[in-house]
Amino acid sequence: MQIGMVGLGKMGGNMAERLRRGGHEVVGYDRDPSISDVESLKDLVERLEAPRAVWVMVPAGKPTQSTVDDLGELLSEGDVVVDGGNSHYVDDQKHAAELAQRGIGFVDCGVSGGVWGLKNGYALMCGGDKEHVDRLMPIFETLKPEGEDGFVHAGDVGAGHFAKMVHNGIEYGMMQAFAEGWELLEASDVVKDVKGSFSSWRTGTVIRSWLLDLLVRALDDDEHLDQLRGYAQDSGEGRWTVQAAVDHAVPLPVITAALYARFASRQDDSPAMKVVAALRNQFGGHAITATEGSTGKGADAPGADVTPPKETER
Ligand SMILES: O=C(O)[C@H](O)[C@@H](O)[C@H](O)[C@H](O)COP(=O)(O)O
Repeated sequence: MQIGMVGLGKMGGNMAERLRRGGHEVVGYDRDPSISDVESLKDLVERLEAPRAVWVMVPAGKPTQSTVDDLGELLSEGDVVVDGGNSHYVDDQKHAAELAQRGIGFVDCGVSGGVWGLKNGYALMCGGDKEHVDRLMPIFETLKPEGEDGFVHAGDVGAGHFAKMVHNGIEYGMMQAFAEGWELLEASDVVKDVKGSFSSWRTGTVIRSWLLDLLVRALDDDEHLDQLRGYAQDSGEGRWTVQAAVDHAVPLPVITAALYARFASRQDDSPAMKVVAALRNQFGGHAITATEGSTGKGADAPGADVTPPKETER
């Protein structure tokens, strides 16, 4: 079928390519003229036959909002917009209501698979009216991985991105668990072949998974991850998962800790631990480490090593 794709970056560009390989006609628009098929969003809409389908694959937040606003002006009754970015589900409900006033349909679609999706297919989580989702099924069929799984019509508008949000919360927790296990193995002297251990776990174990495969791939390139800084950004979905958990009074200790670990990774020094150090010093006279000349090790811990202080030293 024919579809417009707005945003031809790492995700949108590869998705357009997978759709073309699957026999669909894709008209792509990107702000970068060197990769765009048309000069403007208006041109894209004019190139499509009604009833049109336009897939938006731009960053969540303002870029998605302004694209949906512009499409609202350009499209007509009976057309449908898909937001395939990592939008907050609350925004979906707003976008759907705005477009519905003009008779334009809206489907939110969480997309997982990253840069591997072109080859392996993209897992898709959709929200919206059955009528709109059914119309887009040929597109979803081509984008999704082969086999029975990899697609869900999760519910009404917002359900797709809600499902993707929770998927990403789980992703945070799983990544953090692998990270902590790796750090402990590296820090101890007991296991001599850390990379080999991770690699061996890929077969037969309870924790075999694609994330484990990817970690082994990263360790193959850089066994002790010396080339990387321990610094991790977050795009929003982990935060939204934790916020939704608070709204529903659902305890999410693992996912929350994984999110907070990313925040901590961005601090060169910890203001909170300065307070802890200051208070230990105030009530117990425990040594503190000055900013200048800091070794980064606990100055009053015995030998500044990694063992906890003995009872008598507390
Ligand atoms: O399923 C996926 O393909 C991923 O979850 C992907 O959608 C994710 O958004 C980014 O990889 C970064 O997310 P963070 O910046 O939040 O780690």
